[in-house]
Amino acid sequence: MPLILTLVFVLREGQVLLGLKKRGFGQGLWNGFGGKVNLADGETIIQGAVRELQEESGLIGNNLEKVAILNFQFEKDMGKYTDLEIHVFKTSTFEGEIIESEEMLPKWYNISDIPYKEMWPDDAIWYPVMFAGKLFTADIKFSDEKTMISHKITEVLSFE
Ligand SMILES: Nc1ncnc2c1[nH]c(=O)n2[C@H]1C[C@H](O)[C@@H](COP(=O)(O)OP(=O)(O)OP(=O)(O)O)O1
Repeated sequence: MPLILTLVFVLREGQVLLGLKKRGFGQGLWNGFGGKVNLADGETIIQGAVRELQEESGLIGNNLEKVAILNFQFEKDMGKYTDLEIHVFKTSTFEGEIIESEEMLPKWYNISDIPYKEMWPDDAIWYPVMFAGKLFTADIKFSDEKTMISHKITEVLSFE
């Protein structure tokens, strides 16, 4: 069974809110906001996405739209992170004040100026597909935490 994770992108007028991960898996990389879904407590994926966005950025996201499901496999044993299923959402409607959390330092970036060199290597492959408004699944393989060895993106019409 893969580990189920979420990733949320907050958008406004040509910009996206990213967070610098301060600890844990992906430390030192810019990313959207998200984390593990508490399935054992009955939390749904969308509830997990809204909760993680608020915990990590201070924002309450409304009308989250699913844009992608990313399937990751690592050849190296990464413990619980070896096999991942990441549900990706975007929203342009949100409330609240942006705060720095103990996990993330938020910052708005122009979509034309995303710091891909300081991000997971797969992000440069699929962010442009997301920003083009496509829905898609992706199958991505890493040999270890730094080295992507293959990727395949498949556009879909919906996730129903
Ligand atoms: N390769 C890649 N590209 C883009 N985004 C990600 C990856 N791998 C990833 O894991 N992610 C995303 C998916 C999640 O949003 C985070 C990782 O979540 P994590 O910080 O482990 O989950 P939390 O539940 O917040 O962690 P703790 O609070 O338990 O430390 O990165």
